[in-house]
Amino acid sequence: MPVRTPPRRHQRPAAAPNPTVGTELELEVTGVAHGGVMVARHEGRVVFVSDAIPGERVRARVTEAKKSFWRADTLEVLEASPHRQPHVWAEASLDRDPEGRAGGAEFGHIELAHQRELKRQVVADALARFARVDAGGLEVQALDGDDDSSGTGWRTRVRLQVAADGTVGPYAARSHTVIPVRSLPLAAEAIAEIAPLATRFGDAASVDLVAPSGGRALTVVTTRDGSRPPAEAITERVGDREFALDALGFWQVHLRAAQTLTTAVQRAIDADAFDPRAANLDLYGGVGLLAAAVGDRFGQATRITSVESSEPATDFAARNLSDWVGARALTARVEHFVKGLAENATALERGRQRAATVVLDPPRSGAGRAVVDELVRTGPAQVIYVACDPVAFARDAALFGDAGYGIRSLEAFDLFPNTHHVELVAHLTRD
Ligand SMILES: C[S@@+](CC[C@H](N)C(=O)[O-])C[C@H]1O[C@@H](n2cnc3c(N)ncnc32)[C@H](O)[C@@H]1O
Repeated sequence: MPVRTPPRRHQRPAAAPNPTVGTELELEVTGVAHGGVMVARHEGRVVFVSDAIPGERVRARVTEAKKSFWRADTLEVLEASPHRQPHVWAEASLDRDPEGRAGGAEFGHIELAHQRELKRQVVADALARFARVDAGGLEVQALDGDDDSSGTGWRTRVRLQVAADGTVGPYAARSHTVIPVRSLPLAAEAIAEIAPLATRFGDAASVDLVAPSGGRALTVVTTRDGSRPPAEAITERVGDREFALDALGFWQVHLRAAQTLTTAVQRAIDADAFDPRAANLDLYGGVGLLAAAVGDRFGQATRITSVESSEPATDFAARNLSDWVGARALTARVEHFVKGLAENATALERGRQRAATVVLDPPRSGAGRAVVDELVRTGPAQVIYVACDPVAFARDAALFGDAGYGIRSLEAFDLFPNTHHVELVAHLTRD
């Protein structure tokens, strides 16, 4: 008797192709959503549309059809927004079929001032929805020197992908198709100069281009088996200060982001609530940029512990913070570091924890409940939260809110022009 092998638990039967995918719709675009897409409705269902602007009527092709929402790509603009502009990157424009549009500049068809207004709406909506906070008066600020209208020439890090035939380029939006391009308009000049856009790379998987402020731009090729040349140390300058780090280690991407965040964090800290002898923390510290911002404002004796999961980054942080007698750098995952921090502290340490200023700069996923719960148990005097994802921030702000910490000030910066990303710096204290 033939025996049918039951499918393994993780093997799902192949889904039948959804007949809705590929259909074309006319859509009225009514709003902006998190993630660089706009909102429309079709027969009551939400459709997330790329390459559109609120107020437009577009013809779009459905690319994904889930029960609760669909996704669609704009093919043609039937009624254009007054805020539409020619795309800053020809290879990402509507002139191309959606599958052939370069990804990474998903707001490039929108005037810069209006991009900032849409980012403001996303932040305000996330804070209202998740944290019941009214951020109506917020403004998304241009960085000093970014007040021209193009929003180009700012990226100091670019990763190009390599296709099977060796050609290089960015991926198309939401896909792993490599799109050959003739230019990289968002890249800093030093990167544009070395970008090997016409080169064919045999065995490579990706090509990283890095333009540090303290030296020449460099290219790092990663092969298909994941190997790359030994990490090269580079130097980044922020004001008079120098930071050493690995060429591919984390660093703020915009030419002037590190300076902007340094001054924003310094401005956000309430000096009256700051105690240099407290158990001050720089969580998700990287190579020590924000610990240095705190030390530069409050002096060399400031006690601050920078916690970071990457060992090479922590080694560099220890070097970069060696001016400050009170600074130390620890390699640890933040969720492990904060676990039991309050419970295991002596009475003296508890006092220092309660007097602490905590700088929190997590990756896009946010800090999350495990970290926030343990942190609020230590009862810090103030938290400076640096966020690169408004929804993750709003969720964490809600957790802080439940523990009695409210947002006292909030600044938003356009650290990523022509993309949907936005950076926030918030000051939270106990009510
Ligand atoms: C947004 S970056 C901020 C770095 C630094 N504050 C700066 O501005 O240069 C986040 C950092 O957190 C680190 N990281 C990610 N997950 C972590 C975790 N669970 N615990 C500790 N560090 C983590 C990353 O390696 C990265 O350096």
